[in-house]
Amino acid sequence: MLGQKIPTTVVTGFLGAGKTTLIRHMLGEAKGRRIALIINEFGDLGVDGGILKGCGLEACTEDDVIELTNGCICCTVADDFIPTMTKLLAREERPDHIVIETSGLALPQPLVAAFNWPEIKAEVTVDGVVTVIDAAAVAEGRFADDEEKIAAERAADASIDHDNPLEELFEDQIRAADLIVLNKADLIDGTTLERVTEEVAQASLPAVKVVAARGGVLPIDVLLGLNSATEDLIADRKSHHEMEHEGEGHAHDHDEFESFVVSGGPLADPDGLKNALKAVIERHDILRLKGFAEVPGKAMRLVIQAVGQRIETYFDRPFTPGEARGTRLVVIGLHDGLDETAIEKELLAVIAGNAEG
Ligand SMILES: Nc1nc2c(ncn2[C@@H]2O[C@H](COP(=O)(O)OP(=O)(O)OP(=O)(O)O)[C@@H](O)[C@H]2O)c(=O)[nH]1
Repeated sequence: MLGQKIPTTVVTGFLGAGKTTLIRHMLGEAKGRRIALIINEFGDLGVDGGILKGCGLEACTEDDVIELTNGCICCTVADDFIPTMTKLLAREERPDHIVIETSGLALPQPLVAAFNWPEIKAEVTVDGVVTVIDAAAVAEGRFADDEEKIAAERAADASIDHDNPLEELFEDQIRAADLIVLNKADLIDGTTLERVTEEVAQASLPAVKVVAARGGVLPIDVLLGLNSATEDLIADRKSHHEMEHEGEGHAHDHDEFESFVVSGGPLADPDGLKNALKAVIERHDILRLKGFAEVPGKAMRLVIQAVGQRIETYFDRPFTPGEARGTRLVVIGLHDGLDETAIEKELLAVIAGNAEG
């Protein structure tokens, strides 16, 4: 309808929490709504976009999925995100709703703030920030350290913040949320889920709803139509980094994280893949690993997903004629923690089927 702003939902959440899975399910329930999707990914290989385009849903066509593979939206707002939005808004058939999946390492705050840019604000509003959380990871204490202890450490030493980029990001993503999804509830029991819900609710803003999900499955009306106009509220949801550097004009950098792509031939030993990958992930403390592989004798492309030690593989769609085959994996980890040369060598051995284990 003319004059009405297009609602936009920002889906954020830590690496591997289940953002793409949730969006995929949501698109399957689109009920005739035209949803345009903007995906921002850390790493050079568009894995999330590739998975969504390969999922066979009518709502996931090439035209409706726009990938920003420039790494971090907040660093490229002016030359990447704003032009993408402008182009989308200029389309003859405008979308009913826009969904943006941020990279698992992105701070949602600068992205939401970009909706206050005049040419965007006139036509679009942030319907809500949905933060997806890996409830099983939180239950294991991976992002739920003792807050009092951390507060005391921070008070004693301002530089300590940068030793904890993961936990800070996690907190920033919670603080930015209008709705929090505790995903992977299937991996924990009811009592643990209650405990995690409580912990997360304490870290979030008071009115924020926390809902549990399994496999990212939630009714579309729970996710869309929050009417939050978050762009008007985001100034009060500052990230750690913004608070630390307020007034300094300090641009944030992404030195804390690193990603690279390993490309090899067909996957020689699909049956031994999971165990071989687990060993490499553990040895090198890899945070996230994902990509596609060619399996000899199979016409379908194999999707490989690893979040910590949890690994999943499935065939998603046939290779198209002329499409590059072989195996390509994005590796994401902490800067200074990744030995790129060794990891590449070990992953190439896994692909070739002669990993040492
Ligand atoms: N057991 C379980 N696995 C899940 C659930 N949701 C997602 N996964 C799996 O977790 C892995 C990561 O899911 P994605 O949807 O790709 O996560 P993401 O947040 O988009 O990942 P990044 O974009 O890399 O940050 C995949 O192997 C999913 O199949 C869930 O509710 N339960």
